This record gives sequence, C-alpha cells and structure tokens, in this order.
Amino acid sequence: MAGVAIPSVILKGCDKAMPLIGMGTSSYPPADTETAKAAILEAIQAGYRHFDTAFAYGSEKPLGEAIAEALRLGLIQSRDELFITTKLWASFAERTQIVPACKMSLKNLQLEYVDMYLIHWPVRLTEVISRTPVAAEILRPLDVKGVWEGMEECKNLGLTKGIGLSNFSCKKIEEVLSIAKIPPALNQVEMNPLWQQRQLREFCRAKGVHITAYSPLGANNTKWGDNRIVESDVLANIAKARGKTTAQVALRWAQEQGVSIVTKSFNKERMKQNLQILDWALHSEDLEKISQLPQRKGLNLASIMGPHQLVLELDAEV
Ligand SMILES: NC(=O)C1=CN([C@@H]2O[C@H](COP(=O)(O)OP(=O)(O)OC[C@H]3O[C@@H](n4cnc5c(N)ncnc54)[C@H](OP(=O)(O)O)[C@@H]3O)[C@@H](O)[C@H]2O)C=CC1
Ligand SMILES: O=C[C@H](O)[C@@H](O)[C@@H](O)[C@H](O)C(=O)O
Repeated sequence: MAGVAIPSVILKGCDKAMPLIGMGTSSYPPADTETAKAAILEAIQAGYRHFDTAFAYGSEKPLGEAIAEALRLGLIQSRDELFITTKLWASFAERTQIVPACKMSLKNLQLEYVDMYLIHWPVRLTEVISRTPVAAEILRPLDVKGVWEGMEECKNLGLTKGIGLSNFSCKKIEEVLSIAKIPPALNQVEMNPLWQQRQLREFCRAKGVHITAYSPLGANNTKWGDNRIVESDVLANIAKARGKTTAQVALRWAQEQGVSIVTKSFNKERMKQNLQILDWALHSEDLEKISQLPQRKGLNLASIMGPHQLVLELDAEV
C-alpha cells in the first residue's frame, strides 16, 4: 500500500471500520472540479482512505470522479478500500426526502453505497438554498424521530454502512437515542485545542457515540475559520520542542483524545505532513499547557444561517 498506514476504529452499528484520519473536502474558496479531483488522487497516494464530503460542499462529484480515476489507475484495487462519509443537507431533512437525498448523493459520487451518512446540522430548511444566510421563514426545528427513521431506512436499504450525526449537542443526541432502533455511530463536531468539547466528549463516551473532530486546525484560511491555531504561541512552542509543526501538534492532540479526525489540505506537502502524527507523542507538560488554553467556539450555525432565534438557541447548547 502506498503512503502511511492509518489505524481504524470499529463503530457501533457500522459494518466497516473507519480510518481515524480522514481527508476533508470542504474548501474555501470552493475548489474547481479538476483541482479537487487532483488533490484527492494525491491524498490517496499519500495513504488517505477516508474522505469526508457533503451534498452542501459540492465536492461529491469531484470525489466520485477521483475514486473512479483511482480505480482506473490502480491506486486502489476496489472501492471497498475507501471509507466515504457524506451528509444529509438541511433542505432534505424531512422523513420522505431522506432516502431520495441519499440516492442523489450516491449518484453524485458514482457509488452504490457510502460508508457513513450523517445528518449535517440539527435543523430543517423548507427550501433548497443556493446561498446563506437564509430567511427565518424557511428554518424549522428538526423532526428528530422522522429524520432518524429515514436515516435508518438508508442503512436498512444498504445505501450506507453506518449512520450518524453532525453538530448535535448532548440534548439533541439524547433525543435521537430515545427513539433510535439503530444507534448513531458518531457525532462529527468542531474540536481542536481552542474548542476542546470536554462536556460533549464525556457525554458521548458514556453513551457509546464516537466523536469525529472537524476543523482540527481551526479551519485556517477559510471563511468559517481563522489562524488562531496555526499561529498559537503555546502550540508553536510545543511544536519547536518536539521538532514538529504547530498543525501537527494540534492534530496529535486531537488524536490523543481518542477521537477520529477529518482535516483538509489540497496541498501535497501539507496533506503528507498532516499524516505524520502517528509515531510520536505529546509530553504530559504539553497536554497540561493545551488544557489551559482559553476556549472559544469557532463555527456557529448563526454565522452560516443568520442570527435567527432557533439557530441561536441551538448554538447555545453544549
Ligand atoms: N460537519 C460539519 O459541519 C463540518 C465538517 N467539516 C469537515 O471537516 C473537514 C476539515 O475541517 P476544515 O474546516 O476544512 O478545517 P481544518 O481545520 O482541517 O483546516 C483546513 C485549512 O487549513 C489549511 N491547512 C491544512 N493543513 C495545514 C497545515 N499543516 N499547516 C497549515 N495550514 C494547513 C488548509 O489549507 P490547504 O488546503 O491549502 O493546505 C485549509 O485552509 C472539512 O473539509 C469538512 O470535510 C468542516 C466544517 C464543518
Ligand atoms: O451552506 C452552508 C455550508 O455548507 C456549511 O454548512 C458548511 O460549509 C459547514 O460549515 C461544513 O463545512 O460542514
């Protein structure tokens, strides 16, 4: 196998092990198809086997094309070698629309199944939108029972190997658990040294819900993130002492918390650098310093959807 071998985790209710480090595909400014496709092929060569996409990113089609090309080129022998995560967009978060939305994503990806299907955000939009923020009139609370039944139907139909959540608070996860026939395998949330999610992680550990950390580098250089992680003095000093980069310290920190990671780089050197976190460890004094960093949530739903009451309430939940 080319590149670094990445360890995997077995998830509840999921028929396939998930590689602990995945490549994100949400880029800013949005990458054109050829750029995204070329970056994904580079990532496969570097050893990435888990790819995180979403209907909302517009990256399902380039990912599908890259997978087809990787098979043609013999970079992988079979589609089964990859773990593909995609997400149900809020505009389709209604009982009868979930199976068709999943099939639409599969068509974009040129796949017969995905490995993980997540509810992207715990809200519903009554329209398919092409830009954000959205008008308050089209925002609705999520029908948790109906939507989770639709997710379960996707799994039962074999459209996905596993189902899970994204951006769900403890309270919202509890609602899902109270009605689920198939428990959510994971909750994908923002997590990094500046938003450590201690309470949510503790809750998920107790309930057997795995956590995947998104924006582990604070979404450096994107419109939904900032450079406060890659330019943190505390992390830079630790990096210097360990002979690593600040980004590697942030990624290693997340890895040591027992979560999986999805991080995006379309740059050949940085995507390789981001995998070099498996054969060394942070020292206890490093962990102590990181645990004292002031905390702030980087990505709020209000900054995407607009400062509507329902959204502000969701953002306030832990
Ligand atoms: N479920 C959800 O709601 C969300 C899910 N996600 C998923 O998680 C993925 C990762 O999160 P994302 O928000 O992209 O943010 P990340 O924290 O992974 O940061 C990505 C940014 O950092 C840059 N970068 C990557 N590696 C390095 C490095 N070693 N040193 C310095 N800069 C670096 C990248 O640029 P470059 O490409 O030039 O290297 C890019 O601009 C997304 O792509 C998406 O798939 C993200 C947000 C929300
Ligand atoms: O239109 C909204 C966007 O797609 C937003 O939901 C995502 O970009 C999100 O921040 C993510 O990266 O998953």
